[in-house]
Amino acid sequence: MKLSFSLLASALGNRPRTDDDLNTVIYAHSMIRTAPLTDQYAKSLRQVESFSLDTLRSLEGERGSVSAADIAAIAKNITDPYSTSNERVVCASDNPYPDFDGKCNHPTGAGQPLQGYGRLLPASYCDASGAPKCGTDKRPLPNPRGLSLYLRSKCPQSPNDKTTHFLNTAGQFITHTLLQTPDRSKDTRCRCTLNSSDCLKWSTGSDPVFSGVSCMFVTRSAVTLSDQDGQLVPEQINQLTGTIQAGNIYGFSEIHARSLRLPGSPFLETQDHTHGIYIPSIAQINAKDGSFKPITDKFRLPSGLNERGYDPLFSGDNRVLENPILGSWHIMYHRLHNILAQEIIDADPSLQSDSDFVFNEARKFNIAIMQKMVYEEMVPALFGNSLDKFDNGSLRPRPSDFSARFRTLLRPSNRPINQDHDRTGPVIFNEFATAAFRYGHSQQPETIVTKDGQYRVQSTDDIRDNFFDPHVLIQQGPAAICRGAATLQGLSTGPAFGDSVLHNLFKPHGVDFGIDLFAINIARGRDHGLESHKKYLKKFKEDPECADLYRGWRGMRPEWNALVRDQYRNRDWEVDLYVGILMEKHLDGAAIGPTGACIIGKQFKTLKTQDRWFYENREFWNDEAKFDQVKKIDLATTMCLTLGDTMNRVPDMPFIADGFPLDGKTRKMVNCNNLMNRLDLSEIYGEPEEPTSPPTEPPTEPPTEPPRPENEPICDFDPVDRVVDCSNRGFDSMSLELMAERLRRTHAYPVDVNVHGGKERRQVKSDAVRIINLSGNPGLKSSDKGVFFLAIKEFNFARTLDIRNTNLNISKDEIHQHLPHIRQSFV
Ligand code: HEM
Repeated sequence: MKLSFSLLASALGNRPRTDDDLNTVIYAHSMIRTAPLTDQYAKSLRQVESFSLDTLRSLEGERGSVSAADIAAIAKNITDPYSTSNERVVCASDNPYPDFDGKCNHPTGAGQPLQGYGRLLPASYCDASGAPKCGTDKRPLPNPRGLSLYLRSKCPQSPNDKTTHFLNTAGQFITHTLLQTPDRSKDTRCRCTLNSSDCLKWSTGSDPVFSGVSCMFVTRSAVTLSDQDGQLVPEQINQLTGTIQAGNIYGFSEIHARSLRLPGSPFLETQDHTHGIYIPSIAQINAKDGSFKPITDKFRLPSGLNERGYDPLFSGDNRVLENPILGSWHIMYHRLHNILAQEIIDADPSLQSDSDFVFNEARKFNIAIMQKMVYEEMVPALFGNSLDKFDNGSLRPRPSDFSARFRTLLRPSNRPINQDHDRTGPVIFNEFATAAFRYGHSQQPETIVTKDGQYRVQSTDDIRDNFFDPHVLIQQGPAAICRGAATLQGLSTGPAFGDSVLHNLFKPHGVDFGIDLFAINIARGRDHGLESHKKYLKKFKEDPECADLYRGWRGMRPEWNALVRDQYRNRDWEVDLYVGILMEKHLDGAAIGPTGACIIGKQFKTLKTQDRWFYENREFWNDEAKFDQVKKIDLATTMCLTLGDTMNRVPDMPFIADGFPLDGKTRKMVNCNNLMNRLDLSEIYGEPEEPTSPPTEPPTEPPTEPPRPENEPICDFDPVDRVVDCSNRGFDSMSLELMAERLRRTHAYPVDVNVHGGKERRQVKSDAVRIINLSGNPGLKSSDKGVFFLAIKEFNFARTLDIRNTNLNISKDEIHQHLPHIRQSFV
């Protein structure tokens, strides 16, 4: 078999793998794991790593004699470079902009680089010093490569019929603003002949593809220490902020952001390239200031992958060129920054002199637009029609069943919300980083297809030849790449990976194989001591946020029993979390099964509720006009705004496969002309217009209302005042009455219509329909319970209803019982 592969390889002109090729693969893998940290953070990382490993070693046999909490606190202190530097950190509560490195997100340091990951279940290493997970009888778990080949041979691949490849790559793009786990010390260079506790290797001796290669390995992840119920355990570390602050565009430190910014200007550096404005090259940044070199060095591409020798491109995250679609996402949001900055200046040219203000405002808009894409398009597309099954639909961006019936009448949750003041700060769960969100690896297709402005296929290239290679991005351009990704579907999530990542990850040019990403993911889960799939399944079935995901679920794939028998010695309690997640049948309409969905749901809920800089928080803007502006920009609009002249039409739901119904809606093509005017900052930053004197003659025609932009909802809902406001939207009193009547009849809850303008302080606008708690009493009464519940459910305002100052007669316990998820709101 091996012979025939090498014969085939030489027939194709390929050559056997050499040491240089191995170095290419190792270099590419280490790029993925090495963030461009500042000196300070890099030093803290190395310090905490040696402190943690030394401590674990020196505590052998002495466990229990030290306070795990105290030692974990020391480790935490080391990971905060500000704790040891002379730099005094001042965190103004009214600071209008997030820090690049996330400092001041939370007093505990949450949201800053080098935080340890959180866990949904305690770590389960093979021994107390953190050896990779093994079987409960201490025997090794199945060979990772053996598992990946077995699953590929037993499980049929199926095409993804629900979502496009664009959704998949959005997941990767967002991963790269959230997290990057570092390898252990640079001093150890793992190889097949080395036995080191810093390396995790597995045999590929008789592998049908990896001819002449005896093993595969990963360098183990760096760790800090955490206190796990009084036990000191290793915990992996995030080099990024663990928040969606567009760090992948601006970098995760002041100096990185400075390197990307055009000096003295609100704009980001760019270069004119083959298809318009691109992100800058590292040569360009180095020429500007040599002190940026330590950062740009982390973007150098391995010549065995970038065989044509293109100048590497530069951005906020050094994985930017891992594949050409990812690079296109970077270009989109990079360009968007400059478009936003230009809009602000156009609105008020005098702002040109305040470049910091314009830069910061544009960045903040960009962050908000990226977050909106995640919560209103990416998460809903991933969960499909099962979104309501997670935590009572708390991640749903619009009212659930109510929306389906009244989508045309009521606007979704689009008023700012009040964040809990007792939040504990953002955290990334290890299970999310190391298992659930790697679901995307299993969806990789074999090719990158680009399309021209008419959506005709323009080019097709193998993914295997384009890892860390800018070629397709430069030849075809980001617009054609995005059009291709948004209209093509890859594989459905599952245990049978495509060849592009199963055998050919980081395949050097001219060689016939690379490495196996599935095997790496399995090994990584063990390196991080993730508990088994079965333990999570059991826990989540009882979890209030996730139990619903398992109701009516169709169970594991048909190959499950054979897998457990053939690979895990009939011990289903030992199946790796990642393997188990991929073996679950998908939830209805979703791209994953319940265990993956539970972890992903918990992660995005945590990011939403715990990040100081979540864009829907009232304090994010303290300005509803800006909030409203963000709410108008969806991904289709971002594509139209950023992808240049050839972008005339876009799918209105770029993540949803053609013909697949999401919440009863299927995608259609829309004209960019109808979307681009959704971005209008002239009123927000411009001078208010002088009132014009009334015309001398009355106009002959009554002024017609400008057409409402597509999908613009008709009414606003104010969660604090509990008022639905349809004023100034062309409603007359009769239609308001009719709408109220429909609400009364279909939902049987009290609806009060005040079409003449109320005297009440809360009722600020005339022509408002108040639908909740209407008897003139702003407090909730016991009899209002049903109403209140309905409102929460339908408007999904669980976290925003401010009922602290009301005459609440319902006992708190009663409310907790019904709404455990709003417990935090009661102070
Ligand atoms: C061509 C596409 C992709 C390639 C080649 C790729 C490659 C990789 C590699 C090599 C790693 C490091 C593995 C390790 O050593 O543990 C990784 C990590 C990861 N990938 Fe991907 N990936 C791709 C797409 C995606 C997508 C689409 C998603 C999500 C939807 C994703 C999510 C992740 C996550 C969450 C991690 C963990 C990051 C960390 O802990 O640092 N990746 N990927």
